[in-house]
Amino acid sequence: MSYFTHKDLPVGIPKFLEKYLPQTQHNHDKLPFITLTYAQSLDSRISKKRGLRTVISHIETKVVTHYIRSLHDALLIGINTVLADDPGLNCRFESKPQRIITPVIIDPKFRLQYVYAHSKLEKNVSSGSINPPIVVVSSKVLEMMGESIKKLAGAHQLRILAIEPHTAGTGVTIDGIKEPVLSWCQIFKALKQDFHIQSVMVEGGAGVINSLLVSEYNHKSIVDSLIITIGPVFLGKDGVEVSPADEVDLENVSWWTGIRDSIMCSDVKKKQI
Ligand SMILES: NC(=O)C1=CN([C@@H]2O[C@H](COP(=O)(O)OP(=O)(O)OC[C@H]3O[C@@H](n4cnc5c(N)ncnc54)[C@H](O)[C@@H]3O)[C@@H](O)[C@H]2O)C=CC1
Ligand SMILES: Nc1nc(O)c(N)c(N[C@@H]2O[C@H](COP(=O)(O)O)[C@@H](O)[C@H]2O)n1
Repeated sequence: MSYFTHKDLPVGIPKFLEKYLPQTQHNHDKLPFITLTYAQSLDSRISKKRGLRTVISHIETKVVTHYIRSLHDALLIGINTVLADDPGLNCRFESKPQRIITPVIIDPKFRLQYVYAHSKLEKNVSSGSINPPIVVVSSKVLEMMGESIKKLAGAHQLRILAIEPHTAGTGVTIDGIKEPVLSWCQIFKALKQDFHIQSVMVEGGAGVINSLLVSEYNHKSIVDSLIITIGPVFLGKDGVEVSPADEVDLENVSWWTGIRDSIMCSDVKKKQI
């Protein structure tokens, strides 16, 4: 595998990103530092169609994404992103020592079991370029599957984090589909306490981004910093849209513009009541 290096980074990017990255001040002691970062179109789409992997970032900003990965312990995505993109989730930016990322997959119904054996994730765990993923499932699924989930997880080196769902696991809707909804605070607390993860880079997809943007912990946004790459393209009405349920105000906003894309960094302001 070839790695990006500092020579590939646009000049000034480390300085520009510095105050939005984990080594600086931190909102919450009991949670890891949480960076929410993704690439979107001008019409706030992150892919052309549900289930379709779509390149938005220019190579110049893709390098920046891998640089940001190199500064985090874990990379978190929703299960639909695994099913749509078959992502590798490794860090392809050279660092010393080389960053080996822990993928975290939010997967209340453990759908990963149907695709994992043939996935890039599995390949990357086998080659040692990522740590075995942590799969966040509903505790109801764990109860229902009994020993079989432990066997499956053991056979594939998956680590299972079971979280008690809201409303006894029924009736809550994500993107029109009824699924158990898991508390972000519980997920992040467990990642820090049980897995010693100090920083999490959240990449998406829209289900994850939309709910995190409006989530709070101790009366502050749960998101420590927001880094959005904006590509000069419209992806159209069938695209997967980022648009949280409520208004979200940003502060400490900075912009960078490169060959083609722009990057916006900010903090997420606490909701005004
Ligand atoms: N341009 C970019 O930077 C990125 C684009 N994408 C794109 O996004 C699309 C996928 O987005 P979505 O369909 O919105 O799916 P998603 O990846 O956000 O996954 C949604 C699923 O995750 C689980 N989930 C998320 N939050 C949960 C919670 N709090 N409690 C319980 N379960 C939860 C549920 O199973 C839910 O159905 C793909 O097409 C992918 O290509 C994904 C990541 C980044
Ligand atoms: N930064 C960025 N730009 C884009 O244009 C994208 N489509 C994404 N997608 C995210 O990156 C993941 C792919 O990771 P690998 O390169 O396979 O490691 C994908 O799953 C999305 O989370 N990101």
